[in-house]
Amino acid sequence: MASFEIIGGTKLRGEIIPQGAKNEALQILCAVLISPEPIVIHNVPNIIDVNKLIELLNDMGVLVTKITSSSYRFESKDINLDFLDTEDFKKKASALRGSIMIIGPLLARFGKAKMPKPGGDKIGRRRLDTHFIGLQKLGASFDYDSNDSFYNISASELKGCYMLLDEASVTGTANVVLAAVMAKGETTIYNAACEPYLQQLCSMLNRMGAKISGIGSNLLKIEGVDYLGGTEHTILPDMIEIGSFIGLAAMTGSEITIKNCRIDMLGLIPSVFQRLGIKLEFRGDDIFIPEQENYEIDTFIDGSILTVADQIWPGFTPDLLSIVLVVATQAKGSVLIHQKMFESRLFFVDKLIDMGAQIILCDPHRATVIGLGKQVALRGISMSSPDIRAGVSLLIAAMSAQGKSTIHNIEQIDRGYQNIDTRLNALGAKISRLN
Ligand SMILES: CC(=O)N[C@H]1[C@@H](OP(=O)(O)OP(=O)(O)OC[C@H]2O[C@@H](n3ccc(=O)[nH]c3=O)[C@H](O)[C@@H]2O)O[C@H](CO)[C@@H](O)[C@@H]1O
Ligand SMILES: C=C(OP(=O)(O)O)C(=O)O
Repeated sequence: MASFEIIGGTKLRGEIIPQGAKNEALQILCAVLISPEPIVIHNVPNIIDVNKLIELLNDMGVLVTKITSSSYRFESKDINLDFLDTEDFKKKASALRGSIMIIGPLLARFGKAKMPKPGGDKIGRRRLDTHFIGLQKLGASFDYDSNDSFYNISASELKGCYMLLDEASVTGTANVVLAAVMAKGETTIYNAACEPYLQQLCSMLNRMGAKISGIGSNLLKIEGVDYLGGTEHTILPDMIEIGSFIGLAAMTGSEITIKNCRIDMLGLIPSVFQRLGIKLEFRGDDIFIPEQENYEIDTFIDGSILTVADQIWPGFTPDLLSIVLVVATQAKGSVLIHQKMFESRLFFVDKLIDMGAQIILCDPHRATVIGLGKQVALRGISMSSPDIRAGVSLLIAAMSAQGKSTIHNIEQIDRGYQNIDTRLNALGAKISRLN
């Protein structure tokens, strides 16, 4: 288990380029299985989850060629479906959440798929009903072996239909779209998730010959086609990393420019940080965060305490709530953080409380933060990272704190943030990696 040792209290300065989006990369990589023709993908982040998925695809028979440090060519001409029966597959596919999206393309192209219970953050119950009910509607059948936590899915033919998803699941929508693009006839998916990740996936599939309309909305119409060809695709900048850097700049009183953000695809993210009192300047496609001694949390118009809650897109993403929470600990004013989707994602506040933050965990979904207004600095402590976003939030807290902090289990951070220590040290941070 590796750790970071952080000397806090230093201000950062300079420019940083966001990595390619982790959650988009996972969808796009799974999608390469749907065509036998070459697919070139640019801006692939070099992070643990993505590298694990590339390795898994390679084991399944996908020819993987690394063109540059962030561009790859994939060719899924000969897929070895027998690999799905091996222990190696089970181990590797269950090591991350994103691997679940190989089911859709495998069903579309080969009529069968297998999947162990996927991994990912332990942030509460993460059901897969939306995936399987959606695939069933298209004509697939599945059984779940609870002894070895294995799903077997098969379909002699997939047929388009109307479906109303029971929830707007991000990976669930991707899986159903990936199966429906090659189903017979028309599929309508209502209550579809519509994150930029999915918009990108659907646009890529259309470039490959799919017929998807309604992209960006929660009503997708898909006319099935028989064959999908190759394409080239560039992954968007990671909006969660961009939000993390905005929070980091504010909390450490730093002046940072985040380059090439695709501001048009960030939805509510900038405005939520602005409501925390953080000044942002949009310079072309860059976000400039000036050095700010203090930032003050807005109230609602009627004067009541601000609530920041997650919602399905285009609402505020749950993946940035931990960062909003940590940033609020040093703001002036108070905010209620309401994490509706996941029930175990706020428990990391214990560590912030140990560092001196004033937080009341009202219940597993809600925490009230009473900002210290930088009157009292947080103090460095030793802690462990429970999940990817809590991990980065603790890193931000440690960078703003007085003294030394140690964060253990940083594999949780590395699975989604590319060389974060090196990139932040280039801006003046003092982070050492201990193996
Ligand atoms: C690999 C990947 O892409 N992971 C992301 C994906 O996970 P993932 O696709 O696994 O998450 P889902 O969208 O399926 O759902 C996440 C959680 O929210 C709940 N839920 C979902 C939809 C809804 O309308 N109401 C509701 O309560 C679900 O029951 C579940 O507990 O989306 C999550 C929600 O944005 C993000 O946190 C994850 O980073
Ligand atoms: C929860 C997350 O990831 P995963 O779905 O891969 O666990 C995340 O990216 O915040």
